[in-house]
Amino acid sequence: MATTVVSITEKVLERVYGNSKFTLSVAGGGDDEKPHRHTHHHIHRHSYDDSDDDVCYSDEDESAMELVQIGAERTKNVLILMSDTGGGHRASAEAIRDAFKIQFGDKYRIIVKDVWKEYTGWPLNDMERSYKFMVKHVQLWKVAFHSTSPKWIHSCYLAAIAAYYAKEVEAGLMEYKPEIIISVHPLMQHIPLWVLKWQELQKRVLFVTVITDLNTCHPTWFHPGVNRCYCPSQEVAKRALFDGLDESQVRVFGLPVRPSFARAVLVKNDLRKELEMDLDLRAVLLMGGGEGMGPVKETAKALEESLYDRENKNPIGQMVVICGRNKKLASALEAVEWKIPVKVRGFETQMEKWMGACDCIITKAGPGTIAESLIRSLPIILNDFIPGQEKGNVPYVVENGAGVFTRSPKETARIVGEWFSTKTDELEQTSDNARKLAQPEAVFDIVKDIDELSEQRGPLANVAYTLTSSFASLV
Ligand SMILES: CCCCC/C=C\C/C=C\CCCCCCCC(=O)OC[C@H](CO[C@@H]1O[C@H](CO)[C@H](O)[C@H](O)[C@H]1O)OC(=O)CCCCCCC/C=C\C/C=C\CCCCC
Ligand SMILES: O=c1ccn([C@@H]2O[C@H](COP(=O)(O)OP(=O)(O)O)[C@@H](O)[C@H]2O)c(=O)[nH]1
Repeated sequence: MATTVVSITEKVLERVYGNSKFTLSVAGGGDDEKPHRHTHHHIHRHSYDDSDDDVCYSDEDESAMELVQIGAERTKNVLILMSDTGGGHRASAEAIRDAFKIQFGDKYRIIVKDVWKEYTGWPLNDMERSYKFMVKHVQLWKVAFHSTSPKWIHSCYLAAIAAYYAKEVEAGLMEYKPEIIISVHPLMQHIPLWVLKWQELQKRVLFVTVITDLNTCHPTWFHPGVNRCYCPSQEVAKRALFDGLDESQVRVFGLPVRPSFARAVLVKNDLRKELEMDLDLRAVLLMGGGEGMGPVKETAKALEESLYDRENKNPIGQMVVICGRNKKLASALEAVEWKIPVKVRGFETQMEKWMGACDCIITKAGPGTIAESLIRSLPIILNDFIPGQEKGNVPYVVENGAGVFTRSPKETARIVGEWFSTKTDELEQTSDNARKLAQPEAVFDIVKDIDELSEQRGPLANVAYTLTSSFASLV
């Protein structure tokens, strides 16, 4: 006689909903849990022919039964889809995760994952490397970005990929049994939404997009099938409406930045002590996104000259260079004997501290770094941008008086030299403008809105995975 483990919860649902044939195994694990790469997944078929089966109830099942009986709310799974193409998507994903925890405690279990990388094959599992290669050969990226902008082109590409990797994506999504899926990546709308549709889960799983580009974003961000599309600016919202989203789907709160930027009270002098920086000299932070891109080395050399008073043989400023994951850049800069105080760092996890300890920033036009700098009131010198998605960030900063744009390392160094000596008023004014543009509460507004949406759906959403058949079993 076959033995089947069937939970009381399933039995209750079976009674309520009739002939539910398929159930999922009980959720487990946390954020750090490493899933197996699946060729099959956790959807098990159960026979409900009780006369033939011995039915076992586990302790877990019994407590689940109690929960069902008293109508208690259980933890909801939230899956955040991201990829390390640049550093911004992970930073936004972590911002949302941290805000959920601060705002709602254990009500939600947040899982941040690059599902493509873990479950699919080429090209989806290799986007980081492909992206790095393409932005290095910037004309190639420009062509790829613009040639894939028309809807019919990217829809065809993505439909083909979705069909090819349907089973794998399904397995990736099902592993975490999300009640809510949040995409913070431009290439993570179409494929999961198609899979949810095939799974007949689209009405039950909440799917929202949080756009992490401030202005000229790629149209793959916009998918009319989402429950919400969070736009960081009015400009992006206009594009969303133009691309077919309804006003009811669009919300504008700002770009999500980690709560450690928004909520922490940071005192510059304390930070400088902690980071072993000079306490008296003004400081410039030089960086190039998560990958340490742009003319960082040339700019550092030029700054060394402009921040050194040759006459008095004294530095008039100090410099922090954060190289991100660019190890080659970090070792090249570490080998230099500098005339001014310089700190060279690799990938830093406490960016809010380094930003809080400095007086201005030089960076490529990455949206994450810009939004964070605005919160820390840092005047910004943009020295580069990636064509396409970062182009519009330049006027966003410059036209709002929060910074300047120049590609010339010498010109950059000259501006910083003046800000630290003869033009301190300009530095102050630019800092004030930056503060006015900052939206530190955006991430909290986003998670509160997602929570409201989820509450509006009611308890039915919680049973999504117990009622569904497997796409894999259909193909
Ligand atoms: C006539 C020539 C045809 C060329 C086209 C041929 C094939 C397609 C090749 C490449 C696809 C290009 C995708 C373009 C859409 C990308 C949308 C977008 O904005 O992507 C940005 C992200 C990176 O995020 C950004 O990071 C920045 C930091 O550096 C910054 O933070 C910014 O704010 C972020 O938005 O880019 C990607 O993730 C790119 C992934 C590259 C994937 C390459 C895969 C190439 C292989 C085969 C193509 C197959 C599938 C691609 C489907 C594309 C459909 C649009
Ligand atoms: O050493 C580093 C370098 C960068 N960042 C973060 O990486 C993100 C970079 O995002 P952005 O959109 O500016 O550029 P991208 O790296 O995506 O090109 C920002 O949140 C940075 O604070 C970080 O945490 N540590």
